[in-house]
Amino acid sequence: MTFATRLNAAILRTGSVTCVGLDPRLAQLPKPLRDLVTGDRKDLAAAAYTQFCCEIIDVVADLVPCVKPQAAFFEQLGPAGMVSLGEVISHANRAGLIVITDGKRNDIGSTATAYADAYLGSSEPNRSPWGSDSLTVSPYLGRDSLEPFVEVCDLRAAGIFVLVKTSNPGGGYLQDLSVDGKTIYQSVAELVTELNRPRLDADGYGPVGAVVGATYPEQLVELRKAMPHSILLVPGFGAQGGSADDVRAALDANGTGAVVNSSRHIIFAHKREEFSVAADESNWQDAVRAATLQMNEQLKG
Ligand SMILES: O=C(O)c1cc(=O)[nH]c(=O)n1[C@@H]1O[C@H](COP(=O)(O)O)[C@@H](O)[C@H]1O
Repeated sequence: MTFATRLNAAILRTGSVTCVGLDPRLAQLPKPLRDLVTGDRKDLAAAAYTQFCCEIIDVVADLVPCVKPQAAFFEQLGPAGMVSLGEVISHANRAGLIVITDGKRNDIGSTATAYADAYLGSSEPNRSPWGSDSLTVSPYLGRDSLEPFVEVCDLRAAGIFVLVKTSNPGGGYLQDLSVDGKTIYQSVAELVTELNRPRLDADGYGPVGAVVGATYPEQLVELRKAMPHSILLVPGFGAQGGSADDVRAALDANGTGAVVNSSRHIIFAHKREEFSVAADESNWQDAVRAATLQMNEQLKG
C-alpha cells in the first residue's frame, strides 16, 4: 500500500486529521519529567524526551492517524538526542501511527539520495535506519534534488512533504516573489503536481505531499486546487493562531487528503488553564488526551 493510501486509510479509521507534533522542550516538560534532569546532563534530558514522547504516543495512538517528531529538538541534545529520536520513531511505528519526520532536509541530488535512504521507509523488507514513513523536504535546490526522494518513495511506499507555503510571517519573502507571472510557491506547487502525476493511487493521491501553513487560509484554498494529488500537511494550528475554519479547505470531499499539525497546544496542554492538572503535574497525560480530543472535535465541527 502506498504512503498516501495508508495515511488516508488511517484518517478514515481514526476519524481524525490531527497530527500530533512531537516538539519536546526541556523547560516545558511536565514536572515529573523535568525533575529527572539534573544540571546540563544531555543524556538525562534525552531520556526524559524519550519517555515524554513515548507516553504521548501511547495516549493519542487510538485518536489520531499520525505524529510528527521535530528533529531539531532532538538534535539540540547532541548524539543522545538522536538516539532518543530513533526510539521515539520506533515506538510510534509499533503503536501503528504514521510517522512524519520533520527535518526539512535536502541537498544536491546525490546527497538527497542519502537523506532519502536514511529516513524513508518504515516497514520490512525496506525499512530505513530511521524508520520514518515520510519526511519534510525543502524545494530550494530544485527538481533534481526532489527526484531522488520520490524514487525512494516509490521503492519503499514512503512519502515526502515539500515546503510550499510555510506558516511563518517571513515565509513570503521568497515564497511570494513573482517570477514569469507566478509566485514561487505557485511554481513549487506545479512541480509537486508534476512529480505526483505518474504515481497516483486509486483515490488520486501521490507520494509527494505539500506543507501549507494554516496561517494563510486564502493560499490554502488556492493550493488545495493547484495540488489535487498531494496530501497537505497543515501546520500553524493553535499556538500560531490557525483555527478550524482556516484549515477546513485543506480536506477533500471524503474528509481525507490533509493532516493538521499541532505541537505545543497538545503536548504542553498541562500548561493550558482549560486542562487543569494536579499541582505536581503527575496527570499531565490527561491534558494531552483532552487537548487531542478537543482538536479532533474542532476539526469535525
Ligand atoms: O514542516 C512543518 O511541520 C512546519 C512548516 C511550517 O510552515 N510551519 C511550522 O510550524 N512547521 C512545524 O510545525 C510545528 C508547529 O508547532 P506548533 O506551533 O507548536 O504547533 C513545528 O514543529 C514547526 O517546525
